[in-house]
Amino acid sequence: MKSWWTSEKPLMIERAEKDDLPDLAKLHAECFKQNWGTAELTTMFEQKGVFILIARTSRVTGQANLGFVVIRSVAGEAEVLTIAVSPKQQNRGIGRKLMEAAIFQLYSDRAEALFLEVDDTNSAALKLYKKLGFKQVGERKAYYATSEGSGTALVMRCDLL
Ligand SMILES: CC(=O)SCCNC(=O)CCNC(=O)[C@H](O)C(C)(C)COP(=O)(O)OP(=O)(O)OC[C@H]1O[C@@H](n2cnc3c(N)ncnc32)[C@H](O)[C@@H]1OP(=O)(O)O
Repeated sequence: MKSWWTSEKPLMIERAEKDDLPDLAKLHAECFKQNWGTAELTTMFEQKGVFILIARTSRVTGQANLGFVVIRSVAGEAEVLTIAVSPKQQNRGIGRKLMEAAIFQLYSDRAEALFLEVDDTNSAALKLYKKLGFKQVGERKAYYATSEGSGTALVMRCDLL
């Protein structure tokens, strides 16, 4: 009989290393039309205050990157630069796990607030952010030039302290 441990393929949340970035670029392209390539992710990865968390299955059970979040934290204020979960893995709690891990990290770093911008028609992302306690603090019309939605970005904030 298989144990729950091997049959469940537990999800790990880990800090990205530089050699993860080409695979994350592929994942980003699956999720966004205006996607970030390896070069853009590398530039971001090397910026001060930026960290990337990856959700993946363990090396023992066959490692696969299922999603990732890119955070920039400067002088007590942090921002979600992007979050992407592989389309086949969406709506299974992975985005929430990534956001929670990022928030725990920021909280222990004493960051005061986490901000993000999201298309106002992105219902899955909005549902996730609202559940985590994000509140709308602004709106940027015609922000996403190539958006399939209204193109309006909502600016959201979550207090961490
Ligand atoms: C700051 C930014 O980057 S904004 C852009 C966000 N990224 C994208 O839009 C890229 C494409 N989308 C994705 O990668 C993912 O759908 C994400 C990151 C938005 C969410 O990640 P997921 O792993 O799918 O979210 P997760 O499963 O944790 O669900 C969180 C909540 O959203 C809801 N949700 C997730 N997907 C959907 C969906 N397709 N339709 C409706 N609700 C959804 C879930 O039901 C859940 O709410 P619940 O707890 O009431 O059930």
